[in-house]
Amino acid sequence: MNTSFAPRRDTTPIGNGLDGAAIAERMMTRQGVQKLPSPKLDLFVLRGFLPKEICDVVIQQIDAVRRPSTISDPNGDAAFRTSETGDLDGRHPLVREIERQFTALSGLAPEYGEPLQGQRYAVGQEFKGHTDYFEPDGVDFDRFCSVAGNRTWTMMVYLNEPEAGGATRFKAVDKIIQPETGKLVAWNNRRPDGSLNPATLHHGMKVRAGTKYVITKWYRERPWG
Ligand SMILES: O=C(O)CCC(=O)C(=O)O
Ligand SMILES: [Fe+2]
Repeated sequence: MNTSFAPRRDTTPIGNGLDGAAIAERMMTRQGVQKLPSPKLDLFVLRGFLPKEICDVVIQQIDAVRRPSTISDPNGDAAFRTSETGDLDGRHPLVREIERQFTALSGLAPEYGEPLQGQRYAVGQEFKGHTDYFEPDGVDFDRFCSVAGNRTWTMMVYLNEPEAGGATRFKAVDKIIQPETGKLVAWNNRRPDGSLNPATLHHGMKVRAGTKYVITKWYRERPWG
């Protein structure tokens, strides 16, 4: 007799993610979610979050609109983020479905989410070590955070597998995550007390062969737009 089954799941939204424990608890009710065993950082991985057919369509959508990626608080290193970015159309049914899936998984309420973004890395391109939250003393803080506040959680999905390179490295917790089609990585940019967590520092490492595509969705303290 097969006695394994997915726990009964509540998929109603919880909120903006500042109650990180509630989001983490919700995520752990989904079968297959793995939590990084670290007291420094709440990070979760779910393989097969998106089917390949959906990933392929999103890749086409990114390719249709991609432009050079930008950074906030430029640090003088022109090679800091060399990828391309594609803003996805939030009215497209597929994009809406992916956003619903993020909420169903995590409880992160859609109104706190930034528009879904795609990133494309060609050979040699990378996004060097950074945190996804904005530095409160950075020159760009007000420009990016005056309305919706700073970021809370990050949800990222690999849409394909480059032939070599392109892993995401979380140096502070000594974790390297390999791109895999449809694999989701989610993390809380805050500590349990809500303060910004520098242990979320991560590096989208150079692609060595092939091309890498990801989508990212960031959630904020206050509703977005
Ligand atoms: O591409 C990656 O592996 C990381 C992307 C990332 O960190 C970002 O877009 O903020
Ligand atoms: Fe990032």
